[in-house]
Amino acid sequence: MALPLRVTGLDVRSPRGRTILSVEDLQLPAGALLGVRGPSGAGKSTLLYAIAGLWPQAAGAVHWGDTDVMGLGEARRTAFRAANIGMIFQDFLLFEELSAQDNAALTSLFRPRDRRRQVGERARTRLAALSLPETARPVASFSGGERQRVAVARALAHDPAILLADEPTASLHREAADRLIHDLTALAKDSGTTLIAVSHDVALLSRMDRVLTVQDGRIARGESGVA
Ligand SMILES: Nc1ncnc2c1ncn2[C@@H]1O[C@H](COP(=O)(O)OP(=O)(O)OP(=O)(O)O)[C@@H](O)[C@H]1O
Repeated sequence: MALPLRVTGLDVRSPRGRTILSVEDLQLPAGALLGVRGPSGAGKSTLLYAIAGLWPQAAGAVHWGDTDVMGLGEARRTAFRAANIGMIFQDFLLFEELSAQDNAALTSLFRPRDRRRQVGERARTRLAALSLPETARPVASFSGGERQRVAVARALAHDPAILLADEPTASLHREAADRLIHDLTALAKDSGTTLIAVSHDVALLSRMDRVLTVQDGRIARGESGVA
């Protein structure tokens, strides 16, 4: 089930207490695709981490549907994330010695025992949909484009309502990037997943329903509010 986002009064600080991101009000309908752009150091990755409830020094409210992830205790926040959020990290964070299938099915470890098989099967389906049927080889032998697709399959294997992607095409050459953009947006649309992607890639941003700019730790004027 897709989830809408509403962020209000978000204040994210560095460990030393410096505010690095402030968001007064940001809303996104369930199933929408949002692109986030902006200069280096502006606070784009921080925004992704904060709305995933992964930033310890943050205040304000981040509602995904009826749940304010900021208001949850650590254990319930972790459980919410495991159930609802898929993340594609800038540097993939794959386990080199594991196969594509084992990497893609990694989130099954955080599922109840009776749901693990389901995540494993979904990982296999996602890999096939991303044209990666060869799942037994360690990902250490994969190309950059193949690795990025394994990261996408992993992020989607537990059918998350929310997909957060940090520069998903940054390390790819043009052809691989275009293919990933196509696959990522098609999979998100097909499953009604709310997708938020930080990117400098104009081709990716042009496929989003809406694009906002983060600058100096703020959403650029005129771009906050209802999507
Ligand atoms: N753990 C941290 N401790 C202190 N400052 C941090 C920390 N993480 C990020 N920052 C600072 O917060 C600001 C925003 O960082 P962030 O990584 O969100 O930028 P970004 O827009 O994603 O940049 P890039 O495009 O280069 O990835 C930067 O000034 C950065 O130095």
